Amino acid sequence: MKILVVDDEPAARYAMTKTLRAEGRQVLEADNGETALDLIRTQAPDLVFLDLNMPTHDGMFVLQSLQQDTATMMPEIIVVTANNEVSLAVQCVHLGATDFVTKPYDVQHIRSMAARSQQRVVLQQKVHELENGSESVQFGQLLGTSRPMRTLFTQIEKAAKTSLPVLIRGESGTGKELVARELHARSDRASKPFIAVNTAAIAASLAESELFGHVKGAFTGADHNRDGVFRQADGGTLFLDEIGDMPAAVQTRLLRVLQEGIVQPVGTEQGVKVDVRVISATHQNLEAAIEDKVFRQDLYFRLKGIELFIPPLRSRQEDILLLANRFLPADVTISDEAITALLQHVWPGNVRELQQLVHASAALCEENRVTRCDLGLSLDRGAEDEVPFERYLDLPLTEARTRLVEDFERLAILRALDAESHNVSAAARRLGIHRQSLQQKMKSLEIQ
Ligand SMILES: Nc1ncnc2c1ncn2[C@@H]1O[C@H](COP(=O)(O)OP(=O)(O)OP(=O)(O)O)[C@@H](O)[C@H]1O
Repeated sequence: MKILVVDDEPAARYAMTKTLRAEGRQVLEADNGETALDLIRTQAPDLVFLDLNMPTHDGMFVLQSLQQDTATMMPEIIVVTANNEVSLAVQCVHLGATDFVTKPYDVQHIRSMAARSQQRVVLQQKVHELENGSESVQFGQLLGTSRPMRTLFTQIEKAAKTSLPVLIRGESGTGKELVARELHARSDRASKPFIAVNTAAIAASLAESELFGHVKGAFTGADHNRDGVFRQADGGTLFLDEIGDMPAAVQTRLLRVLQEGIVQPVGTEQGVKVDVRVISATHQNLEAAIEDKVFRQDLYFRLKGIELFIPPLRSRQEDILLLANRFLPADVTISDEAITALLQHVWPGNVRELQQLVHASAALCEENRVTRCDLGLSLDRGAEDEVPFERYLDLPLTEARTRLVEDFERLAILRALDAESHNVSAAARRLGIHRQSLQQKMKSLEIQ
């Protein structure tokens, strides 16, 4: 990774350079804005620490020149500024700077900023190599390069060769239906039908008919024979989606056919043998649903022959970039700041949310370039910080600090709870604190 340090004061440059070189990175130096621009154009550094206050050609000049220069790729720029110039730094963020840091800075903070930037650069390079190289990131319709997705691809390959039922688990939008289709496509049933059913949407009163079909005249309105999903899928695969939300009456009827392998259409005594491989999926915690007696344990055991888990998108950073790259139309680019925002977002709606957001922002962006504003995602630190900081500036310092920390903790806790579907233990693990401490904090911060 290449970093450029821009500062007119030799001592400040030396201190910053030393901090960054200790991590084994290549560091270039410039003592004015003109030289900095030259080095950005010729050396293409990945990250720039840019002092705002320089006697000739200051940091603002560099940012404005880069904004106008469409031929030069904007690197990540972290603006270094005096403590009393925060509002100026916020202006720089509007001009394309990624972040800012105030002097005197904390060495550890600078190192972690560089480390985060390095992580992004490495991820981008990796995605680029994978997209252009021989290493496969595509498994049928599924894209993925993270370790858990590669493991999942191997599991799908193996599971497809068996006729065992498969239960796919994962949050909403993680690609459960795609996995089910891939299992079918790679099985020896591939030439036979794949029928997908949303079991949560089956009305209890129509369950028998939906699942097993009916004969003409079986009930009022049955004016022709109907196959039902089991017979439609005969010889192939039946995908039962949202099984955690299946009405109890439907569960009972489903269990019977899974046990017997025979369906009985409504209105006839005659059973029909069916050969169906069942794949089911849920985003629900089925074990808890069984304990709460809303899901039948015997049905659960029937359905979970092989269990496959799809990890949430937030835990696979390489996939965020890979998928975003793939969803972006070929003639549209994306800014570094937008990439940072994509990596920081927790993606409660997983791949579906990413796909929709990238499609929508690519359609609405200007000059075929998606920026953070187009995405509508905020950075942990960014333009929005201007407002929260303003809130504390007129308070006595001690009180301001307490309020700032409280507000930050509230935000971090809400975000963790959100990411973990309001499971307090999981949120505590995510935050790296004990469950009891989290509960105490939630109480004192009045988080419900
Ligand atoms: N790994 C992936 N590669 C490419 N596209 C994906 C991937 N995962 C999900 N998608 C896309 O994201 C969207 C949601 O996927 P899918 O419907 O399979 O999710 P799901 O887990 O079944 O969601 P739900 O639980 O809400 O039914 C689809 O458009 C799908 O094509």
